[in-house]
Amino acid sequence: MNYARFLTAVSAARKPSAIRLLSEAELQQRSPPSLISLAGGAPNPDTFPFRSATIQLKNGENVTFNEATMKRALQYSASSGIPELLTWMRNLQKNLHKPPTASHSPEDGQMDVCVTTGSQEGLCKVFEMLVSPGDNVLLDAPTYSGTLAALHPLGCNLINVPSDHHGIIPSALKDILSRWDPLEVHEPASSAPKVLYTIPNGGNPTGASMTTERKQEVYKLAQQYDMLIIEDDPYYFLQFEKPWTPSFLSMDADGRIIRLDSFSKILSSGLRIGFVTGPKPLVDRVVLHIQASTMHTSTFTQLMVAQLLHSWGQEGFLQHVDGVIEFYRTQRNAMICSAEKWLKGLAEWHAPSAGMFLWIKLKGVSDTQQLIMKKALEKEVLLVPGGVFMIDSSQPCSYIRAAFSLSTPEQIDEGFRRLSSLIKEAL
Ligand SMILES: Cc1ncc(COP(=O)(O)O)c(CNc2cc3ccccc3n(O)c2=O)c1O
Repeated sequence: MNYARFLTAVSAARKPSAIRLLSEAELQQRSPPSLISLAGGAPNPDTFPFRSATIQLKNGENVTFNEATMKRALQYSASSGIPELLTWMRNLQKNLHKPPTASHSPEDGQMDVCVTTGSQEGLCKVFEMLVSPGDNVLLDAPTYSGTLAALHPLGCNLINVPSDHHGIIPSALKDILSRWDPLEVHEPASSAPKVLYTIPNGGNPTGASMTTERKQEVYKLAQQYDMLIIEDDPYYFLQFEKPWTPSFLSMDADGRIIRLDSFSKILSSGLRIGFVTGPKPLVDRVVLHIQASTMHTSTFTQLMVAQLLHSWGQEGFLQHVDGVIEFYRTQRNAMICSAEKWLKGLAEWHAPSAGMFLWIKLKGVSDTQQLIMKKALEKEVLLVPGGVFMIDSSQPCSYIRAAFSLSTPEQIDEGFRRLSSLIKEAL
């Protein structure tokens, strides 16, 4: 694929940092031990006040940083991520998704991975790489408010693709794309969309999950109109039923999928570990942006997670994921049970098959903003008014988002009892 047409002027202008190349760990590793480096401006770790660390795991084992490892953990590292974590993640992606691009040549979009500080950083850098002012960008709203916050300032035109509780409706996407001639999308003056963004599993805020068939139809349309698909998938590992739905990455014959993964919902949100997986020419561009911004995700955090993952192996990791799935399935069931108990007749919802959110339509309430931001707080129940997830948040929205991640089943039940009473008062 020709990726040049997708890059913004800013991304195309990014150049590798010369100083980073000189001081990159791999350059030093490739060089003979006799090399004396007076190049890198890295600080001397002997001056750091930290000696070692032991992190206790719930399974009784420890992640230990001895003095030598601690010095490495506290030092700069490669912008794309530390080798141990990158290798582990590349192998996981190949085993889980079996991407056709794994066998491509680098220039032909070979699957590559880089570490980001949460998938939020990945999203922000991918959007900056692909979205220019005035571009038409396709996405299915309501969508994650963090995505809208990253996209709106880029001055693009967000086109909503109709969706339902099974995600994007392919026929609606086809109708939208029929405004353009697929044979003309490569014309310099063409305004045809180049990017489609979606959250394929356990959508935030809708809880929607795309079916395999819909993904295949959407991928074919992306091929027809030469678009890239940004697969923002932090809830992939929170799919309650197996087999998990095949990802867009697993069907990416062309190298047009940019996938964002996150450890936030399964290992830790505070450690800020995310991944961009995609064609090497595009991942390389994200890394250039990392070089010029954060330089890299915390080496300490990456090493801590890498040690854990290497001790678990993929099998141990997936066993841990199974435990997380059981927790959120139980939470989902509790919220659905309370919704049926307290909201029947007052609201409508679809039970999600993944993620941590319930998207609730309040009957007879045209806009939930005031109800939630004022009245619900008076009743001491906090939810999110649906307007914040819409492309135009000023439009009235009769939905609210409820998360079943943090509260206990008892708290969820009491929360919905309070919600029920305030809806009745509002009506
Ligand atoms: C679809 C989608 N894509 C990317 C991200 C970012 O995740 P990362 O890997 O941790 O950077 C998210 C995280 N979503 C949320 C985060 C959050 C953090 C504090 C407080 C509230 C939050 N609420 O409400 C959220 O939905 C997401 O849902």
